[in-house]
Amino acid sequence: MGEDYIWTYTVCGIYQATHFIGGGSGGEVARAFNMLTGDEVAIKSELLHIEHETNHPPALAYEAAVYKLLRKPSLGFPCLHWAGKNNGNYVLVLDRLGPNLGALHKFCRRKFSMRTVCMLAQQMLDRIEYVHSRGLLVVDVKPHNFAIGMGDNAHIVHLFDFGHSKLYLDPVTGKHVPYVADRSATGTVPYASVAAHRHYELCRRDDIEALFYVLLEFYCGELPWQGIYAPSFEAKLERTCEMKAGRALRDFVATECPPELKTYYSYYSDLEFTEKPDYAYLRRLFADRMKLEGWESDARFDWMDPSLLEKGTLIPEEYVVDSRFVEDVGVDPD
Ligand SMILES: Nc1ncnc2c1ncn2[C@@H]1O[C@H](COP(=O)(O)OP(=O)(O)OP(=O)(O)O)[C@@H](O)[C@H]1O
Repeated sequence: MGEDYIWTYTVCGIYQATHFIGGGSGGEVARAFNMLTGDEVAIKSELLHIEHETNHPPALAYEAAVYKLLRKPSLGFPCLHWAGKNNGNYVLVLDRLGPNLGALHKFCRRKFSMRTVCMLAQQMLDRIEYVHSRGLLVVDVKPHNFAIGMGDNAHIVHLFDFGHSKLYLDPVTGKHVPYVADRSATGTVPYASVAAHRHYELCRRDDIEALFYVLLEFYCGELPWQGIYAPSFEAKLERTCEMKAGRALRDFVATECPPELKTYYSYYSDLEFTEKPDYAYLRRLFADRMKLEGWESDARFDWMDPSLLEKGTLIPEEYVVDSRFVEDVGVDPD
């Protein structure tokens, strides 16, 4: 469904929803603004009748608790303005973000340049490191859960959607959760770690592994297990897990990947269950490549300048203005 679908309602008499943005398993998201300040926000809402039918607390109340735990006062995470019940829905009011990286990747014909991959990887690692520093795992690391900011923040990659996040440190003892082998499956199939496929307890390594699949997709356009045939969904899951854990991925990395992704791959493969990843080391891989190539870290991503892309973007041709035909009409200051 497009963004122009009009959807109006108010929250707390302050936030006015105007358009439907999108929806997933966690709720529906609307574009909105604060009627007192004019600030743009997004409203994520979940119908509460589900709560009464199943006796589960609303999933968005859990996500609100995660946002509070993140307590992020600075860049890279949307600020939670309000959370609570409103007209039969549980509602989160968040900073409004721009397009997500899944949409931007598609917009760039499903291939980012290595320069864009390097810039994104450093920011994405930074966000994941922050979540881990709060004792939490992201769990659902995927392109659609990272979005650029609006306006002046268009160069900042934000991490959002913490509906699947979970604690890996015991809040009382501060100890790492123990290894357990029969957890329910979590994450989004193409990016889920091998441990998530096998229903093992997750750890920081699994977020780092999921980010590797995201970067691989950004660079290569498609993951080796996307589009494979299997007679059933279960068989496809099984085959995907086998490919990630075995030779299929190893060979793919060896033949298709730049050295930075090769090193990233061998690094996370050796991480232990309770080991803290060396985020700075991983960021340095991409920063060093940029330095080597003489690429400036100016946050000019592929989607901002189609000329940086071999095949251009998917912007319809009628919107692309050829500068030769633009007259300098001059603007009268009066
Ligand atoms: N703060 C925001 N500002 C702008 N767009 C947003 C915001 N939060 C979510 N969206 C958009 O709304 C859609 C659904 O968001 P979100 O991923 O939070 O929902 P979900 O139900 O948890 O999804 P999923 O099933 O993928 O977990 C996505 O397209 C996302 O880009």
